[in-house]
Amino acid sequence: MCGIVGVASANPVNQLLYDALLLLQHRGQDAAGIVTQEGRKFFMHKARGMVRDVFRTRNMRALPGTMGLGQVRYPTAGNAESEEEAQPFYVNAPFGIVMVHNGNLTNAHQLRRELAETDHRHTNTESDSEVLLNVLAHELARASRGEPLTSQDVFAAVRAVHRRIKGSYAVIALIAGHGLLAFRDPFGIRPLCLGRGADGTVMLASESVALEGTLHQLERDVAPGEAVFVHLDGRVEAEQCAEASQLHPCMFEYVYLARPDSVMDGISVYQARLNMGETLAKRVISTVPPSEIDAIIPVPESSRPSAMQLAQRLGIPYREGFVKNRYVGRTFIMPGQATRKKSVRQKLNTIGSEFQGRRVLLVDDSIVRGTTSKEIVQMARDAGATKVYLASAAPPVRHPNVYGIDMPTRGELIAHGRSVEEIRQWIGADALIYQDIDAMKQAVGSINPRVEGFEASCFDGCYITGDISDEEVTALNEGRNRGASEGGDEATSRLSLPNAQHA
Ligand SMILES: O=P(O)(O)OC[C@H]1O[C@H](OP(=O)(O)OP(=O)(O)O)[C@H](O)[C@@H]1O
Ligand SMILES: NC(=O)CC[C@H](N)C(=O)O
Ligand SMILES: [Mg+2]
Repeated sequence: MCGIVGVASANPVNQLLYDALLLLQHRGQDAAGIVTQEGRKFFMHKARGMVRDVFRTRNMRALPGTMGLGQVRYPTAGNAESEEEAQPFYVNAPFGIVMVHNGNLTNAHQLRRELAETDHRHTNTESDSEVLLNVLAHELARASRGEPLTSQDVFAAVRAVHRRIKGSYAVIALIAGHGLLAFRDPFGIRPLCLGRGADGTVMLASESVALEGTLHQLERDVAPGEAVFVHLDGRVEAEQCAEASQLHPCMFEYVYLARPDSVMDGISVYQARLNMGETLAKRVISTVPPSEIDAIIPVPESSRPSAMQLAQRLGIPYREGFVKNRYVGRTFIMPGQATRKKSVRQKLNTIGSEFQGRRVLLVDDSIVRGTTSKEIVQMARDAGATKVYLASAAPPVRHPNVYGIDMPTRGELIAHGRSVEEIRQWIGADALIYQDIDAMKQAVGSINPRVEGFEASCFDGCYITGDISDEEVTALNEGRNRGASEGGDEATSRLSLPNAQHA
């Protein structure tokens, strides 16, 4: 995931873009960037780091104009440490285009070859987003055939892009002197919504919280496969550009990625998490008698709604036992296992009195690499808990995610190739309870029956855009590993897992 935003307004947009990116910061902490357009000229500032660190007053002053876009990056392709791969990306022909992307292309390797050999376009980074921009640029040039660009040309280009690229993508692009383009992949895997401000400003963003928090009204989600084009005068045109489309949003957005105050594809993230707590309660009852649990303690931050609902359902006190240092970011989206591991201790500290002599059920939203779980179970024991049970509001994460969430290799996943009992032993809990996959889909899907299904491949191994072979997963990771300077400690941490069956 990454967070993306685009705005078309009658007023300057630099501060608005900055504010929206701050509201999307939880979606990407590695790099941030903004481009604005004044006349036909683009102004760009991007760098590695969090929004507050990347943009100083002088950078903000250098972003004039009434249209623009921005991104916060959480790298899932290419090189996490490359400043060049921070977004937006720019190409000068045709017209001049800048683009931001949330998602991951699964055929970026093949496209990179096609771009070089057939389209004669050069890409200079390992980023799949740069590939996507060049495909879009090539198709825009083809659709406009050297004539003035019309919105029909833009939609024709998006249709061609849909035919060529595979994977997940929510995209916002500025075409110099023409307007703002946004489109979403034919399965709607990554989120994108549209809204308006009282002054007529049109805003597109990954999550509704970016709209609400900047006083814009959410109008609707961009449909899977749909393209939206905002002209320079603010007129909005939209067209379905995919040959076939179905709404299958990413389940992990509801589990962890999105903010609970966002509504995505008609599903309140908060309600989704409450519902997951409700169904998790049934699983807990069948494993540990509620009479043997003294307190239910969430693992801050994302698990709180599920833990609260679970506690209410079981009639067990909900207590806060871990305090989160709010100045440490989200650990799951940090690159590098050593950083993540160190950050869990820095981030969470126990309130001793909540554990002393108690049998506690810790609740997390998900267990991915197991970094958090192993640490917090030990911390609960160190604080005096007599029994430490652990429940996950999501099912075991057993398969790599290839759609923009950093769970790239099977070997990194604590649940891959292990039974629940083996995972329990590794984590060191007295009992381990996981959500059931079908129950979770039902619990979240029931909030909006128009959602046709979920992209839940990390749980069920079904890849909605077509099967992904092990070779493809390896190819997807190639560029990343080359760039990751922390690859060494990733490897060490994987080797230290007991009985890991590397696929
Ligand atoms: O099994 P792991 O590999 O440790 O990953 C799972 C953990 O990571 C996330 O927390 P994170 O600290 O990123 O963010 P949060 O504060 O939103 O919960 C998630 O909520 C789990 O706690
Ligand atoms: N998480 C994302 O959406 C990442 C976008 C893109 N694949 C990148 O790595 O920059
Ligand atoms: Mg967490």
